Amino acid sequence: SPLNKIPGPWYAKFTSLVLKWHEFRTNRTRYIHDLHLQYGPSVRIAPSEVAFASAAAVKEIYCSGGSGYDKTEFYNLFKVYGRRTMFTTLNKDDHAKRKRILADRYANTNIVRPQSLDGIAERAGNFVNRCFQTNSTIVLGLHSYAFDCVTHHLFHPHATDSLLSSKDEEIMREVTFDDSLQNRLLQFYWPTGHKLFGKILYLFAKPRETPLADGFVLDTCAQTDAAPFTLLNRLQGPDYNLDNLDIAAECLDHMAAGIDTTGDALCFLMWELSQPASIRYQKKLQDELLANPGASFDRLPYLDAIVMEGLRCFPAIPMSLPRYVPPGGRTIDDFFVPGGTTVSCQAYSVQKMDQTVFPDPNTFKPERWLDQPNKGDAERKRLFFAFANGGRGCVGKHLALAEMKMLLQAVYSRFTTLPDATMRPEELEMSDQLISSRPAGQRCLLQTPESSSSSVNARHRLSPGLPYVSASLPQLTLSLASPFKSSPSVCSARPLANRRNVPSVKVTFTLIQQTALKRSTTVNTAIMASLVNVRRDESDPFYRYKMERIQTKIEGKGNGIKTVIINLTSVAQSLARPGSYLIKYFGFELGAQTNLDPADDRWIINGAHEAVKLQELLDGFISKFVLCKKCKNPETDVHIKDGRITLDCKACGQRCDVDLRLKLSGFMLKNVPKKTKLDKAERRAARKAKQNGKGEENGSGGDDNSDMASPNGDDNGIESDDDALTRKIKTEAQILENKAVEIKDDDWAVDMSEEAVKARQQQLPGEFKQKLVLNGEDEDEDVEGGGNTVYDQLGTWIQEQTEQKGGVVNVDDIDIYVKAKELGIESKHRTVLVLVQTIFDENICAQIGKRAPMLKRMITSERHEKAFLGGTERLVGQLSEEGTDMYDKVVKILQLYYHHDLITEELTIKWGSKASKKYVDLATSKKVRKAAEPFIKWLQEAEEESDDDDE
Ligand code: HEM
Repeated sequence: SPLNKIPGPWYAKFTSLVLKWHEFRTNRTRYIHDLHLQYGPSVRIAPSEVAFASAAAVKEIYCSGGSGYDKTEFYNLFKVYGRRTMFTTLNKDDHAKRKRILADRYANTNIVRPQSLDGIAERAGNFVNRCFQTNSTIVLGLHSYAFDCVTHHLFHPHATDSLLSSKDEEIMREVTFDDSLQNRLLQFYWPTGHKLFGKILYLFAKPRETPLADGFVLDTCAQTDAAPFTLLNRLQGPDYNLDNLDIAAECLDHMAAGIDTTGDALCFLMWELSQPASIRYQKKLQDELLANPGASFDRLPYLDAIVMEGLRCFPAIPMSLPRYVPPGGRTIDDFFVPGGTTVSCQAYSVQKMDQTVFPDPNTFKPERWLDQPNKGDAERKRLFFAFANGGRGCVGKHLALAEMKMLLQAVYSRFTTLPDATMRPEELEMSDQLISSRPAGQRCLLQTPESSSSSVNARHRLSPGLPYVSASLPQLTLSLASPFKSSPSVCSARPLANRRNVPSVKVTFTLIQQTALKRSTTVNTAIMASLVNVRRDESDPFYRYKMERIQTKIEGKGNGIKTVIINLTSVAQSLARPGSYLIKYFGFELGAQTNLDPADDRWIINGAHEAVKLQELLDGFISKFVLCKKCKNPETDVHIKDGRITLDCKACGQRCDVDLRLKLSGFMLKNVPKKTKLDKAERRAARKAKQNGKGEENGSGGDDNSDMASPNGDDNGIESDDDALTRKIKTEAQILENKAVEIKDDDWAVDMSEEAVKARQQQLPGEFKQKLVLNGEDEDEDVEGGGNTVYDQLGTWIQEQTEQKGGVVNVDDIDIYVKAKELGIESKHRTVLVLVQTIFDENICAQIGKRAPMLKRMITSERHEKAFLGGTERLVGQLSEEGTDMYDKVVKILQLYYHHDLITEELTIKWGSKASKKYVDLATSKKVRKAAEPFIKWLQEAEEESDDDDE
């Protein structure tokens, strides 16, 4: 046989039993990969079967003549309701006919339609919300997310909501948690035996049964009002003559194709990004997302690199895609292969074999997709086989990529994920199924490890448990040391039939809240995927006014059924309107009762109302009560005075009246909102800066590194106000009288008698008390068993890390937080005192922004805030003593603290009014306050003016 020339193990010439044995052991992919490593990119794996792993072979087998060679009867196993779908058509012509009907529904232009993307974004929001809504163990999956997204694309408005509804989740579970591999393999290899002994086989090899999914799809396909962008709408077109069963079969096939693939791929990525070796990539991703709030998911190069690398290392369909060599035979990779031979490539090997294109192939390195963009780019893409290639490649590719990117955007814009230490690599081995692979353990249980303090929750307006996520994700195959390499022996030791005996794996992903981006009137948080333009008729992805898409949760039953708007506060803030206006508006429009001022941030409308419907109603609210009537800009202030409601446009200056006949107008007249101090302070600063109208050069104190400048220089609405603020403060600083600060020893001070100081010092460990000057903390009743030692340990550890990593900027927030948590002091105010002295240096102004999310999470009370300011005094004093004059920077530092919500007006004013010996000597304390005076004065004036405004 000409196949004898192809390298491979000797037994492959005579028998396919070894290959089959590996298939039954869920280890086919790894087995073939090992053969490739041993014999090269062309390997004979059975008497009539050859595996290839080169770009040339991919091109020949899958792309020649458009869609490559015909599929083998292996695909009969995937027939649905006895019908052939696009996926299961074997020859080119049948395939082309079906593909012509439905391909345009998967074209990128259709995927990026607002209605299509809205559905995905809503599900990404549901995923995030579901994770953060509970403080008890919950079971949910990225599979649910993928399921809801794909059914949205197939059936909207009849999509599932398995992230919100347990009934829908059951359907997803039925499709995902399928154990029919052995049964189906027997059906393929021994069809007669399968027919004769089918019932007996069922006893130990379950068939695939999906009654719930069948029922759901059949029922849904009977609907005739599917949205124009959906597959169902297309298949029901009169020109195509498809009967109901054909339509349902095609839909069910696509539904199944869209769940495990996207779900597992995402799960892998989140897991990998959470590993110590990859946390830096997670950080980079977060940096990109935070620097580009609201950016469209397909304009983020690092996100793209992450997704590509994830799919390269763990292709959700890593296995062989078998095809028949056409009659007459073909030459593949220089070997003549006779007609009728089964040939295939598997993504797992294609994407790893050529080390000139993918050096260090088993390591997750997103950078390889960015490095030298032109060099090797074409080769990398030629060898990217996760979605296969040619005319029969994955039709759902654009949908899958949109889903993956939008979910990662939604999660990593706000959170950091870390794995639980109990996770064992062998629990994540790859388990091959018929064509896709899944994690051997098949499920991960994620749970809320602990609830956060109420003050943190209050700050973030989310339910208890916010900083931690509770989620169930399917597991993935990787090991900590070498994430993508897993040992075949471990894998083969775990037969799929024993799956029920595999202990369920418990994984905890700790999600740490990231920066909530602050913008004067528009974007408050950066949940990119769940953001929507304030004007939804505005399709420009760069439209700067965004808000979170409305998220709802239906609770209760019967008469008690109600809709909770999970994120109403955030939406209202983005519109700069009180939440009570929005909820009341919904109430009026729906004729339903609402609650107006929920202490727990649970905004409720009686009855069940879909988020989509509320989003539409919100458009009405925005048009009537937010948008400027002249220029349609949403940046308007509401003025309610003398029985009139006016919208004052900040963009064009127009003042227009709101129609008083509207029901909500009556409500507004009776409920005039109080302005917040921060709003007023910012407005006032902007106004005064405008009056000054100079754009002073000395504005920022020459601090080019200021984090206030957006990295890409965009005018994103944050800088303008802050620059105005800085300019204003600095201008005032110049004209301030040089009067002395009033110094009093006050309630900030502690007993500084020699005796007391000595007593305190006894508690401190030797070395660190000098370094960090941790004395003066004697009133700290919450010191733990180790006394100051733990704080000392934290400080020393940060300093060591700083040395090891060549600078404090390289010490990661997450590592610091984890260390503090490990020492049990992440919530202590002393920790903040230690941090401020160790994570900042003379470049503090450039460092604050980066550290703000972590600090914000840790500064949870007045006490913390005092420690934070005290630590800053020490830092300023100490650095100045060492020769870097830091007093000049005090205003800027405070302003940045204020901007990032790390300090409050009241406490800062109080702090500034009285020097104290608590943290530094009196002279230093006076000097710091003197330097802070312009900022304090500005805060005071802002407050006074606000009070005037209120009157
Ligand atoms: C990360 C996610 C995904 C991956 C890695 C993936 C991968 C693949 C691969 C490798 C194939 C070729 C299979 C073969 O030739 O035997 C394929 C085909 C297919 N995929 Fe996907 N897929 C993904 C998501 C989706 C989604 C979301 C859908 C949506 C509906 C989908 C629908 C299909 C269909 C219908 C086919 C058959 C195409 C044809 O025969 O022309 N896939 N997919």
